[in-house]
Formats: sequence, structure tokens, C-alpha cells
Amino acid sequence: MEEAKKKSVPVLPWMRSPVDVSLFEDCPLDHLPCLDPRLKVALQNMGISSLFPVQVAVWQETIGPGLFERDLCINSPTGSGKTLSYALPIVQTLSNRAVRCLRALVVLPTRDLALQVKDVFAAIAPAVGLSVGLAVGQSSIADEISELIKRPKLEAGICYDPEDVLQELQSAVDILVATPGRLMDHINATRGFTLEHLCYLVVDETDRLLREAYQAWLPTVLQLTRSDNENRFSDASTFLPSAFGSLKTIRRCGVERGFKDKPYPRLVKMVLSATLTQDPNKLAQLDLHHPLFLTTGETRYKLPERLESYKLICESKLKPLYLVALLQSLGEEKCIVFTSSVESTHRLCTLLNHFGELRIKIKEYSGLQRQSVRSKTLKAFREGKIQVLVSSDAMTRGMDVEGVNNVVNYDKPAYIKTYIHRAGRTARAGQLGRCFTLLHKDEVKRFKKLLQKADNDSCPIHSIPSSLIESLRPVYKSGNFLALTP
Ligand SMILES: Nc1ncnc2c1ncn2[C@@H]1O[C@H](COP(=O)(O)OP(=O)(O)OP(=O)(O)O)[C@@H](O)[C@H]1O
Repeated sequence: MEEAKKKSVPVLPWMRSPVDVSLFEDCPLDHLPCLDPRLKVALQNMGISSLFPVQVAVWQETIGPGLFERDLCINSPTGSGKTLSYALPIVQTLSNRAVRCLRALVVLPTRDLALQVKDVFAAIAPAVGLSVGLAVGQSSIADEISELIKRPKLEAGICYDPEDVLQELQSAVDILVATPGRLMDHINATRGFTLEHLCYLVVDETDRLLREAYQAWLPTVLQLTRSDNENRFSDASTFLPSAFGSLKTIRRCGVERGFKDKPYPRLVKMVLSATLTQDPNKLAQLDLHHPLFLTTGETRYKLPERLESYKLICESKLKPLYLVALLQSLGEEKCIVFTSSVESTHRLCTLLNHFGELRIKIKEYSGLQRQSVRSKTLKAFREGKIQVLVSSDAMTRGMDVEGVNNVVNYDKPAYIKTYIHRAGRTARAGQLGRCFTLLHKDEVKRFKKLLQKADNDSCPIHSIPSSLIESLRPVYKSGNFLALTP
């Protein structure tokens, strides 16, 4: 344990003296300084009566006394409320804006996640007259453009100069939630889409977004939001496609709160994850300004407080029977079962649906499916029409579904980060949750080592009565299940 802790000492000096979020407490809305009363009502309508510790800590650094002076790197456990931690101060600050233009951009790695985050903004932003847009490729690009860009009303019969019309194009949204691919489509080709006025850039699920280049979205956004001073010495044309020539995205330069030669308003960056990278090379890509690190406790990886971890030890060939027995014992509780690949997700889901003993609805949720199928499945799962989702890792990071009581690792996670993001689908927002991991006895030692990298490595054995397994054997043998066994 000690060794794991030692290894996690960050290389970057500013990461070594973080703000410890665990020293903060929930704060009732009535006691939150400077909260706009309209936002208080919007939060209450969402069923929120107090802010969680990470939200209070970020509020201090953004609204007061911090005033968004530094870029924020936020490492906080799954389900701790990171979305609202950035959405609330951004919306509160932008509520003073006089003219509508695109001022906040939130980037997320997947469409489902972007939809989820957009819903959080949409629940509070209209209360202060702000509009939120989505760029994820859910609808056609033309439909998306019409949602994002306001065209001037032209009178029929009058001949307009196209240049004038272009000048008149305005953003229809103040805040945009986007996936990198669609964001790049708009940057490259949407007339009137500009990052010229951008004040806030949020990179959520940062480690995942930095892992893949996604058409160089990050350097492009940073380049387009840089001040003229910063650009003077760099030749943007060597890096940006020619289409950028026409974009008016180079920002004015001014002096802001003592940070000489930074553009005004400075682009504030907020980057977040439950497993934030500490790799200097990766973080350098974000070009952070005077960053402040907010993290929870002393260990690098932290599991949700009310998560209970259990292991089930069984022979590999009996794994499906143990899973069926476990699901049976969980009854109708919502559960997500993780496998190691999209192929085994499909096979396992088919196999489970052959067991008549399981009187619950089980569906597959994987990157191999079309978006429309996935969205339908997720909706049914949220509504409780499906009790079990069988899933591979890629699609579930950040997913927030109320009432997921259990997570099952059918295949052992290879990394602690994977364990954290899988287990983090339960025990969210201070709720109780359980994570079960199926292991062969040879895997136990390595799994123990893996869990030691998190703050809570307690993982007792969850035993399934052998009589239950025996009772399932005939069904398993009689069907052609062996071919399906993942
Ligand atoms: N102050 C609050 N009071 C009550 N519930 C809250 C509060 N803030 C957030 N929540 C709820 O907590 C849940 C988790 O929030 P959120 O999705 O932002 O977590 P997260 O930290 O981003 O997790 P992950 O790392 O898995 O993405 C959501 O269902 C959200 O509605």
C-alpha cells in the first residue's frame, strides 16, 4: 500500500500542493455565497438542496474569492458531482452577459455523455436567460447548424450582399456541449461558427480525451482562442487548414488581473476526471494557465465512499453459472455487467437471455451497436424497463443512471482506472453501491495488488451456495451454451 502511495507523488510542482476537496463539506444552497436566486430555484427544481464538496471547492475558486483567476484541474471520484461543479459557476458568471455569443465550450468523448451534460446545463441555464447547444452528430449537420447559428431575417424580393449576410450570422447559443468530431466539423465548415468570444473551455473526462487526438481538436481550439500577441510569433497557417483563413477567431489582447499579455477575457480552462492524468507531457497539451489542482484526499485514486467491493472466486468455465446465480440473488435491482470486449458482451448477453431462471430484462450496450439502438436501450434502462445492461468499457465512462445498485466485473479489469470507472456507475451521489468481480483463484493476488492502488482495497469474498450452482448446471448442459460462453 505504502509503495503504491509513494509512486503517486506527482512530477509537476503545482500538483504537489493541491486543494484537498475532502476538507470541504456539503453546503446548503442558502449558505452558498453570491448564488443567483434564479439559479437557486433551478437547483431546487432539480431536487438539489445543498452542494457537494467538490462543487463547493470549485465555487470558491470560480465565483469567490477565486474569480476564475486560475485554470482548474479537478480530480474527484466518480459520482461526486463534477458536472455541476463546472456548470453552475459558468452559468452564474455568464448570466451577466449582454449579447449572445458562444462563450463556453464543454468537450466530452462520447455522444451519450455529451447529452447527459447538456441536460445538466439545460436545467439551470434558461433560468438566467442563457441558451445551451449540442454538437454531437445526433441530428443532421444542417439541423445542428440551424440550432447553433442565428440567421438574419431577410425580406423576400430584396437582393442582399452575401458578405453582409455572413457578417450578420450570430451564435444562437451561449454554451455549447460537443464531441470532438462534430466540433471540428463546425470549426471547419459552419459559417458564422466562431470561438472568438470563448471564455470557458471545459475538458471533461480529460484523460480519455487526451488519449486520442480526435482530428487535433485540442490544438485547433487552443490556436483559435489564442491572443494576437501569442499568435504574432507563431505561423498559424503551418498548422491550421486553409479554411481557417476566413475565420475571425484571433482574440484581442489585454491586461487582465495582473496577468500581463494574456488575452482579455482570458480563456479559462477547467479539466476534470475521476482518474486525472499526472503525466506532464499529456497535461502540457492543455497549455494551462497558472493551474490549480483540486483533488480528494492523499491517494491518487479514490473510490466512492459508500462503494462495497466483493470478489467471487470460481473456475473459469463456471463463470456464467456464477453470474446467473448472482443476478438471481440481486432480483430486480439495476445492474451493469462488464466484459472485456464487444464480442464477449454480445455472447454473454445472448447466453444470459437463454436462462429462463432469470426473470429480468437483460440487454446489450456496446460500441458495435448503432447509436439509435444504444440510446433506446439506455432510455429503457433509465426507466427501469431493463434491469441488467451487459456492456464493454468504452461506452460507460461517466454514465449517470439513477438507481444502479450493482456493478459486476464478469471479466477482471486490467487497470485500476478501469475498475474505478466501472465501479463508479454505482454508489453515485453518496448512495450505497456494490461492485462484484468474478475471479479465477490464480487471479486473486494480482487483483489485490490492483485494488491497493485505490484508497479502499477491502474486498471480501462473496460466496454463492454451491447448491445454487448445481441447480443451474442441467440448464447449462442441456442448452448449446458452451459455444456462447465468453
Ligand atoms: N449537489 C447535489 N445534490 C444532489 N445530487 C447531486 C448533486 N450534484 C450532483 N448530483 C447528482 O449526482 C450524480 C453524479 O453527478 P455527476 O454525473 O456530475 O458525477 P461525476 O463526478 O461527473 O461522475 P463521473 O466521474 O462518473 O462522470 C448525478 O445524478 C447528479 O444529478
